[in-house]
Amino acid sequence: MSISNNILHHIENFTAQRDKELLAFSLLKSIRNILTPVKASILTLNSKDEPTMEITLASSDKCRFNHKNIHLPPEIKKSIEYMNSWQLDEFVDAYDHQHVSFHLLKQSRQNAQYLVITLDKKPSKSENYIIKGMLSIYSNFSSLLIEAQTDELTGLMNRKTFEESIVKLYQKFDVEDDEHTEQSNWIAIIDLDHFKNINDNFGHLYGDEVLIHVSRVMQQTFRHDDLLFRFGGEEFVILMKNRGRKDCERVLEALRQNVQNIKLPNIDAITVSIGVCEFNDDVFHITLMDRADQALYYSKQHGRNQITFFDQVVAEGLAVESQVNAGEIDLF
Ligand SMILES: Nc1nc2c(ncn2[C@@H]2O[C@H](COP(=O)(O)OP(=O)(O)OP(=O)(O)O)[C@@H](O)[C@H]2O)c(=O)[nH]1
Repeated sequence: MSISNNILHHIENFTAQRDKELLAFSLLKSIRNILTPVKASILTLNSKDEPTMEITLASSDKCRFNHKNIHLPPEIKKSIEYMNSWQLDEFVDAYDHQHVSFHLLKQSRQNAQYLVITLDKKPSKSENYIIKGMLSIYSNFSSLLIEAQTDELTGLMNRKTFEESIVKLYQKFDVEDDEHTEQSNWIAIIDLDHFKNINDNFGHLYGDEVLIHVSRVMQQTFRHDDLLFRFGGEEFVILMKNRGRKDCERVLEALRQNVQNIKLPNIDAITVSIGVCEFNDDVFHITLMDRADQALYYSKQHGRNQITFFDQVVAEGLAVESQVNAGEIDLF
């Protein structure tokens, strides 16, 4: 394949992606294919410059997400610190006859993400040009994707993205993830209590402000790999991965309390009701959502400002585990 055809092929791959993780994966694949680096990775650091995630390509061509015990060699750490102190978007350094280039992919108050490419020779001018081109296509396309997946008011993911995320849970997403354990996944529906009163008493704009505060508290309470969605109106959905039941209960209780502690003028307390069910890949997602919804209904009917697990509702004989099985209806 000629170089230009090869590049066109990679651009085509980028623009076919509808998922941020797959887009990052596609970038790494393109870099590996074009530059044959010693190593290429996407590194995320938190606001204290501690590594929180490293995405690499495994030899099997699978995308590997590493969240724990990420080894950051001191020279890499130093180069990133140097980039930060001079607010550079790019930086190239050489250690042990290897050329390492750092490219800032995105930066926010919470974290920064870098593409780190290690080559055993200095990249040529044309290779540098290709990297730059790839990165601008990646960055433009990534902004478009983020915009399409985000709820405008709260900055959480939107309902359309929920459908895609839950499909991934069923398909077990083609990645190697070091955080994958035999722990459960959970679906929680969070609904603000008596939100209509807030709108009626203080106006819709004030209501919007409350939704923004609650979303921030959600972002602060959950882990980076928990997925937070605004489902519409004053209803939110959370997909929690790899947690035991106790841990799931603990974090939802923390959310309930954190929301109650939000201080806003004129309002005594904002509260939320929560319904939860365990994810089960033998059960169709519409059934799972219905289970979480029945648990939420129980919370609402029993005084609000509380968490109910679906199996509690079943144990009280108020619901049965009827289900539509995956495969019986083809909705995706
Ligand atoms: N400010 C604001 N309000 C919204 C938005 N979307 C929906 N709402 C309002 O959310 C309110 C939801 O009211 P209800 O469904 O009656 O629920 P509730 O008052 O929270 O009562 P419970 O859920 O039973 O505790 C309605 O007043 C909607 O107009 C939005 O984007 N912004």
